[in-house]
Amino acid sequence: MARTDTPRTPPPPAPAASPAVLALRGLGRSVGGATIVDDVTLDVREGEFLAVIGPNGAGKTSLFDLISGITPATRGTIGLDGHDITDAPVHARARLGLGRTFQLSSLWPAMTVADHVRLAAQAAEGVSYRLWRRAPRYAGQVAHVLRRTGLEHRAGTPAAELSHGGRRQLELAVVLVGEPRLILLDEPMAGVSAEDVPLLTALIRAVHQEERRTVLMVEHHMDVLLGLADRIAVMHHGGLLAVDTPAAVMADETVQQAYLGEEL
Ligand SMILES: Nc1ncnc2c1ncn2[C@@H]1O[C@H](COP(=O)(O)OP(=O)(O)OP(=O)(O)O)[C@@H](O)[C@H]1O
Repeated sequence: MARTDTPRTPPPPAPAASPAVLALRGLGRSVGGATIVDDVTLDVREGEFLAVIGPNGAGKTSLFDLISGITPATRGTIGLDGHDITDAPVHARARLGLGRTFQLSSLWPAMTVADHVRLAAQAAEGVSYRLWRRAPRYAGQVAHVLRRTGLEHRAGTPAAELSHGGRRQLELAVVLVGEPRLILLDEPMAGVSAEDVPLLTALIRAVHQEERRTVLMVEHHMDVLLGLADRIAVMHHGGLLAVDTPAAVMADETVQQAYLGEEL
């Protein structure tokens, strides 16, 4: 017989939105008297593709430097997957799943494509760069990443002989070998020829949609971003001017004024 005094079971909670992988709270950096990043508060959700745009000097790369630990914050906090990483060194952030590419190429010209990826695989395991291991144990991992990034036919090519697009593919391969959950891409299309842009865009889309990684990307090519981004964050004078869907950002008059005639 059913008990009448049993307390009613509360209804299940509404499904929560995906948790924030990255949580920035009042994040800032001042150098001398200048504020380079100003009071940035932002949540990036699991699986989200967030583009970061803004006029030259708006603070986009400086924000990436703070998130990846290249430079220290002077205010605020950074949370990664629930961990406070505000004061964590670069390698600790990488171990927690954060990977980053740079605006300027960070490759060794004479080193082959495969050796770049092998060295990155070794570094991702915490083995020093100085203990260069040609161990076959990385071969499968390297081949897999080269296949994913369309570089399998360039394994023996020195980085200097790659096109700009090929170098960007390699930079992505170097980051992906560490299997990061959150990837920061700083202007991946910079210097890339128009014919290489679609391939690189497709690669970044696959990293986000097929591999289900969370992506933050600084990029000036709006046409590229419009096909990739779930939301766009607009920076201006170090702060966040707007964070919204691509359509809403494009229609925002404050954003258009911030560009002062520059093409958005
Ligand atoms: N170490 C530093 N000392 C002083 N000023 C700096 C330092 N690093 C960056 N800045 C300044 O901070 C501002 C933001 O620079 P940042 O490179 O982050 O901008 P950005 O939005 O990435 O620009 P761009 O689109 O041109 O790459 C610029 O005015 C820059 O000169």
